Amino acid sequence: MTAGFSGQISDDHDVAQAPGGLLTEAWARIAARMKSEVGEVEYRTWLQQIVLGPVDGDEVTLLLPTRFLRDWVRSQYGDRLSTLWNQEIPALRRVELQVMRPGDRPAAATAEQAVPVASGRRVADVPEAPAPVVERVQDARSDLVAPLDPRFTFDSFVVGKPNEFAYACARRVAEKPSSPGFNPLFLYGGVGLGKTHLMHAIGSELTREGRVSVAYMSAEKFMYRFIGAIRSQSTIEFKEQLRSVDVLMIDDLQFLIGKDNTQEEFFHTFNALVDAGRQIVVSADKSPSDLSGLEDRLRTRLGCGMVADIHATTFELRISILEAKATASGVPVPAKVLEFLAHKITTNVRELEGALNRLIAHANLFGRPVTLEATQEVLHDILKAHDRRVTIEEIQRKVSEHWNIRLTDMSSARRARAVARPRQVAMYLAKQLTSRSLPEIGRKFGNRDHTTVMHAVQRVTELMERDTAFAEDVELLRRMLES
Ligand SMILES: Nc1ncnc2c1ncn2[C@@H]1O[C@H](COP(=O)(O)OP(=O)(O)OP(=O)(O)O)[C@@H](O)[C@H]1O
Repeated sequence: MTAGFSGQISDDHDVAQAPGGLLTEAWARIAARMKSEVGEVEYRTWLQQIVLGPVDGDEVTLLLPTRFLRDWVRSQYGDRLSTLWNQEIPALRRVELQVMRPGDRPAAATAEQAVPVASGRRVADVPEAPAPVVERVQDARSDLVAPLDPRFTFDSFVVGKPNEFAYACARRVAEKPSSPGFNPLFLYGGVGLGKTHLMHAIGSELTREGRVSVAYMSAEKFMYRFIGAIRSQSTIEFKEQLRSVDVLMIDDLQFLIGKDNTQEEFFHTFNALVDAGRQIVVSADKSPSDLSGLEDRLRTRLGCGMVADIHATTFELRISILEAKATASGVPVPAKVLEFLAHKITTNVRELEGALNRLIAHANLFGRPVTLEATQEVLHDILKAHDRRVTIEEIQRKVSEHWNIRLTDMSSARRARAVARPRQVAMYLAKQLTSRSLPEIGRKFGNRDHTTVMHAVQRVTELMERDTAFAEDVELLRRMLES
């Protein structure tokens, strides 16, 4: 155990007097210790969602989002958590586990977010939104029970151009499961763009009245369940359980690539359910046709219903999401901070949310307002990792290669569309991926005026919203340049 508080808090001190930062650090160490003891997967499933709550006298409170989780953590990890807290703060008499209520103000956010900024964490460690705990069937007939994340509802999902189609499809399935043309519903898109959120929203909506049984699980869990059933010679029960549900939702299906036996089992379950008029919802990082490595017959069946893509976020959507989350937190966050974040963190909503959560936790802990300066300080590690070092020359080169035009045409006066459109894309990417101003970008493109660059950015944004293939091209280029 690390030195913790020794020398700073003695037995006869009130724990509540401990400076907030020290408590947070103690919590970060305890969480890190738990992670190393139970392993990454178990930690993410059960412990990552714990939030450090208020400290009162000699009692510290840990908050959990659901009763189920609270009970589970209490029964499985309660003693260990108490011991670790006690090692950190000997004055502590009690560790209380409570269900978070709306309006609960955490003393810090999750342990991940409590880690001091100076610890040099990189973007991969940016606090994620709590990993949704897998599986649930709201039905006594089955024991595939686990909670859906109560925060992932349709109401808390912010809709914008990139996700409106997927959102509409999800709503439709939640209203009328097994409608022709919507079975299966296949949701796909990049990391952290809201696929799991939408699946949980469907599940919560359907189970609200308690009439429909919904089983939700990650593909990974599906595989482990299946292997477990084989080992314990209970595959028949496993199959029966799965086939008794009204709606089966499998998240992150790409996990089944290369797992032939599990794929086969899933294929049969899939057929049995669809043939019986039950609804299937699947998510993956790619469209069915691009999931090479899945059996052809499975890919074909997956593509038979409704396939809905969640596109990369736009600046506007990122702003709306940040606004919604900041409002829900009750901490005032100035518009310019939200804009700054939306400009800087463009990859996925989970990272964006993690950054905002850290800011909010910081503001709550130290009672200081959120300002642009504080943001740069608190998030310096995240922002550094997102600092793009792409040059305009690189962008021009990649874009010219992609559309097979001459590099010199990036600066030439030629206005033929075959040349002008790639040039506009390059200007758009220069605006998105570098910190150059519009006039600076204009200068690099044959001394064009800044209004030309502005027009190019608008035009490309509009085209991306209208033309999926074009949007994918631009996204691909962006990813290539960022990697
Ligand atoms: N449109 C949105 N509105 C509100 N929150 C969102 C939105 N999109 C994503 N989020 C939030 O971002 C986080 C990541 O989303 P989610 O877990 O659903 O992503 P995912 O697409 O399933 O990612 P992965 O590929 O890692 O499975 C969640 O906390 C989710 O609530």
